[in-house]
Amino acid sequence: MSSAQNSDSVSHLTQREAAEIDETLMGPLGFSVDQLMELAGLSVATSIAEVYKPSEYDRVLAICGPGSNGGDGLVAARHLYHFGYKPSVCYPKRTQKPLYTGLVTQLESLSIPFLSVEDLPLDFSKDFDIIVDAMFGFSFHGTPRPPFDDLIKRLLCLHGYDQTRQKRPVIVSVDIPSGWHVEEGDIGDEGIKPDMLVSLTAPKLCAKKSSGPHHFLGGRFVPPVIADKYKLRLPPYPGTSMCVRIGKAPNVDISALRENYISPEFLEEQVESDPINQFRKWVDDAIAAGLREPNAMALSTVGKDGKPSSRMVLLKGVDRGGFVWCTNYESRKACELCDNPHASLLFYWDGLNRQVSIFLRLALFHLSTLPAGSLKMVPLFSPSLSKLESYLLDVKNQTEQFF
Ligand SMILES: NC(=O)C1=CN([C@@H]2O[C@H](COP(=O)(O)OP(=O)(O)OC[C@H]3O[C@@H](n4cnc5c(N)ncnc54)[C@H](O)[C@@H]3O)[C@@H](O)[C@H]2O)[C@H](O)CC1
Ligand SMILES: [K+]
Repeated sequence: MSSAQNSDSVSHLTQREAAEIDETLMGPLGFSVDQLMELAGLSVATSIAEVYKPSEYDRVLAICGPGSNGGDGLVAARHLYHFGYKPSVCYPKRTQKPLYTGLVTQLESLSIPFLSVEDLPLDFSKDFDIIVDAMFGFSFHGTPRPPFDDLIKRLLCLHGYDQTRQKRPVIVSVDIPSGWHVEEGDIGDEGIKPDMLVSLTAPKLCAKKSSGPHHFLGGRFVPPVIADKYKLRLPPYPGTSMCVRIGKAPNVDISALRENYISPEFLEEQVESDPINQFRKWVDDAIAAGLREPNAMALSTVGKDGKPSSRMVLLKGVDRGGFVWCTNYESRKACELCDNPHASLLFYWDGLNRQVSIFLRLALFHLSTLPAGSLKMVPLFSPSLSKLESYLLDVKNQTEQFF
């Protein structure tokens, strides 16, 4: 996901403009509310997934209001479920229109729990990792009426945890932080302070006052005719993404970065006796899991000066005789291997929580048996290594002959 321009260079809409754009999209431009809501809710879910991984933040509570903002929350909850989160929904003022009853049925069919306000804990901090605030969007006026006034107060209580440094759920506001004035923002500085704001179509004026670490734009459906009419300056969406970050990503404390690795048990008796077979099995798993470049490996070599260097290369083949990869014979790695045939390979399969490290030495077979530009390396654990030793002869002489 690329970062977009800073929030000052992006257009902000008044309440009236936001409503007008909505009417134009759903009038002369032929969109249906269902369509726009689906795309809006998907944008919210993908923005959340960009920042808060389900491995750490899977317990989601979507608090949904009576209007379309609430509908966006219902759609987002469904997508989050399919992304691997465990959403619950609080939807106290249900709208009896087919679009909304349909969204509720879809969530019920996924066994997503619907919690009444009374069912909800007074303190959200222990039960949830993410609160999706989908109570009010750009049609909000005045001050929140029950039961949303109380729900907003419970969100406000969460800010108290910032002082105590205890973990609290993050708040993700859909389009407008609920309770804020759509244009003036957090009047009196007494409202909720979302950690993430997902603006839809274009940010509303209140977004200028949002100082949370994450601001995303979603609703990738604005046609040029609208963008031109309202002179909208919006960041381009990267690739096929449904969301784009506005402004800079926050500075991250590197020492605090830590994934919780949860993997199935791997017992000694499950390990193949032949390490090459074990390796092949794990490569197959990485391919089956759809990981990007499962054959990518870090190759570390050490030159004449004793200084190590590493780079990523692609494995081109593996068998009992060794590991094959390609190089320009004049490259730094090839020259270093010529001086010192020892090297190590590291495969890291993120997503499977697996890595394999292999120590090898360069073996040169008749190059005609390998594709042009290839080198073959023998793992040091290989039983054939001693036999190969005699075959390798003086590696240095050979390499000089071939490079
Ligand atoms: N084109 C787009 O950008 C799209 C945006 N979407 C989302 O739709 C909302 C706007 O939806 P709308 O139905 O017009 O209004 P709200 O959801 O903001 O809420 C209206 C709802 O709330 C009640 N209400 C208003 N003020 C109060 C109050 N003080 N206390 C209690 N209740 C209040 C009012 O009676 C209504 O029932 C936009 O922000 C986006 O999130 C679409 O999903 C896609 C297209
Ligand atoms: K909201």
